Amino acid sequence: MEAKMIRRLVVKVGTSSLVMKNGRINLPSIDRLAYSLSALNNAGYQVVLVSSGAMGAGLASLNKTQRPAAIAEQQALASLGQVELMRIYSQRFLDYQTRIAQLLLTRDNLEYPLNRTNVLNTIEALLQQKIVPIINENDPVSVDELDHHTTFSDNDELSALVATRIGADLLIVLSDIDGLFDKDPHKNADAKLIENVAELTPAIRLSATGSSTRFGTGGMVTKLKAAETILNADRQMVLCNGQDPRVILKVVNGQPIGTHFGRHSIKPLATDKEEF
Ligand SMILES: Nc1ncnc2c1ncn2[C@@H]1O[C@H](COP(=O)(O)OP(=O)(O)O)[C@@H](O)[C@H]1O
Ligand SMILES: N[C@@H](CCC(=O)OP(=O)(O)O)C(=O)O
Repeated sequence: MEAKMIRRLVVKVGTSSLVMKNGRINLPSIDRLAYSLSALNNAGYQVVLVSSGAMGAGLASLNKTQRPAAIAEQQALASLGQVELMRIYSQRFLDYQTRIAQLLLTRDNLEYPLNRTNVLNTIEALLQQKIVPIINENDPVSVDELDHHTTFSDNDELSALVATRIGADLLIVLSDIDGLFDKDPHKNADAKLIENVAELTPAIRLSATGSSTRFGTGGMVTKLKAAETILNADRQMVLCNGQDPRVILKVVNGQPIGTHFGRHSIKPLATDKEEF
């Protein structure tokens, strides 16, 4: 496998990596995420974060654990939680001298050419200034209306779309699971990790099912959709466990962790800095 140098990367972090099982925000995890992305940013990588967690942060700030059933209430919760989430990110990244910016996107924003150009120009301008864009779906406006297709089924899909649109070399998807297995490990004790996927075969597609955890939404199905987008663009994606987000540094250094999707291998950016 030919090694390809990584300079621009997108990291997607799911609710399960940001909120603990008891519903409280996982501050140590967010701190390690801020540390890792700041270290990469300092070393010359261009980093974009796609972060879920608005609803989780909303629930935590209201001291609740159950998502409301009504869409409008979920949207209100996301708009409340997004502020809290960004407050925490802003604080933690500043501890590592890194500035962040927020983009809340709908599918239309990346599909309609004029909107897309504006979004991509904004991201470019931020990256040129070494500011880390933090992206989430714009939940309060993401409803199906008229002929607009404004929703993403999940942030996994959004992260893959962003990664391919900005020409990222690598997408790292942090999950609550070690990677793609030949069947759902939460339901099958003998499930085996698949280390490399160069092509999405029917057997691989069959292995993926929905989420079986309380906080996750898309399960492995949306992660494979993301992988498909990445493979079609001939880029690389790594799906791994986000329990300790410092794993990002190991992935970027080319260590074999989780499931690697792609037809190339990862070559770290040659920097004069020490290895992480
Ligand atoms: N083949 C598979 N390999 C790994 N996980 C799988 C598979 N099929 C289904 N899953 C489920 O997908 C879950 C991960 O997705 P999800 O719950 O949406 O997490 P996240 O919050 O990280 O996005 C796993 O915890 C697992 O239960
Ligand atoms: N936009 C929503 C998250 C949607 C989503 O994809 O969640 P997850 O499966 O945890 O990555 C939020 O911020 O709560």
